Amino acid sequence: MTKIQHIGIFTSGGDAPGMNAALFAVVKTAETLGIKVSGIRRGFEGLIDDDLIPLQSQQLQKQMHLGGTILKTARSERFKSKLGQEKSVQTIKDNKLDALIAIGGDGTFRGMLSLSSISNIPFIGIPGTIDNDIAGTDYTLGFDSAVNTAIKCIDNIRDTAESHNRVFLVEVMGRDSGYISIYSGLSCGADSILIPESAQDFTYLLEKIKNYSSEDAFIVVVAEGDEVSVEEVSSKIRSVNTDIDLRIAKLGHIQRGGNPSAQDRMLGIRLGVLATKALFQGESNKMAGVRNNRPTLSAFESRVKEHIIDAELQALLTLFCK
Ligand SMILES: Nc1ncnc2c1ncn2[C@@H]1O[C@H](COP(=O)(O)OP(=O)(O)OP(=O)(O)O)[C@@H](O)[C@H]1O
Ligand SMILES: O=P(O)(O)OC[C@H]1O[C@](O)(CO)[C@@H](O)[C@@H]1O
Repeated sequence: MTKIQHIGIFTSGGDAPGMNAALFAVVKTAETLGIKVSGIRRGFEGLIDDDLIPLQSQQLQKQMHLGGTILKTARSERFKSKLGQEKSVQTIKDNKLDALIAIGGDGTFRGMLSLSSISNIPFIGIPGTIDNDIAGTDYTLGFDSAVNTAIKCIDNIRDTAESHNRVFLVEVMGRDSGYISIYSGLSCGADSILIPESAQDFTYLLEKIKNYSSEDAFIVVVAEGDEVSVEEVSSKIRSVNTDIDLRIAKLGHIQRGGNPSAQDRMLGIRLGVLATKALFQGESNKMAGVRNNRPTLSAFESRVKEHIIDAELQALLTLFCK
């Protein structure tokens, strides 16, 4: 087993609040273990282009509360090619990196699995995506902050919706996962919540809105990945109830920005410490996560994608939205 002396770390895919807290925790832990850490800028792009910077905890301590990622991030098409991956292996050798920590979503983890087929470098993944769609962890970095931002926006929308007795369709992010939609919708008392994981939710909405009589607001939270788009939802609603004043609000990237919540800062700290200690102890190809509120390492191969809405959440959706 090679003694780990130099770790490379990068953030990849969509930025997520809490990534900077995780970076801080990695570097702080590494310093106590006598390990040097280099930041690889712009995700896999920086690995291809040999774009590395030294990281010190003193500086990161002042930046851990910031949203986004101070290392910058990218969606890298070049890394998907053989040439991109070979150049990345060269960067690893040229900089004498002994291990990598990748903070990102399922795409990033797929990228790490590709890299591991042509390189023996040990690595640990930290789940960082607002979508909360990674297996092996209760929560991903950024999810809680994104939900809190969405909640603030939907609360604001309710004020104006109640004043005008309007129907509002609010589209939230999540790619093909309904987690942001469920958490923000339930937390805001939405009348209907549409998620890609359920087809029944749309039937419930149409049943409910048929009898809506414009004397109240009616809030529908729609996951961007739902099988029915907000525009389609809008025209279907209008076809079953013509007496409706309806507006659409797409929250978009507002949800991804902003300072991380306390929960995401703590998650970043816990996962950063776990990932660094794991590499130091000789672990490799694992993901750092939390299960039942305990830091947990799990085998990387199976850690890629998951968006199972468990029975309890399903029951809540039915109770509040049917
Ligand atoms: N199958 C793959 N093989 C090699 N590299 C991949 C693969 N899938 C994704 N990647 C790399 O990982 C990068 C990040 O993936 P992606 O853009 O899907 O974001 P993500 O990590 O899933 O994060 P988020 O959930 O925030 O979008 C891609 O831009 C690409 O460089
Ligand atoms: O910022 P981009 O590249 O448009 O990606 C947007 C996507 O990224 C995420 O914010 C995170 O995966 C998704 O919720 C969304 O679909």
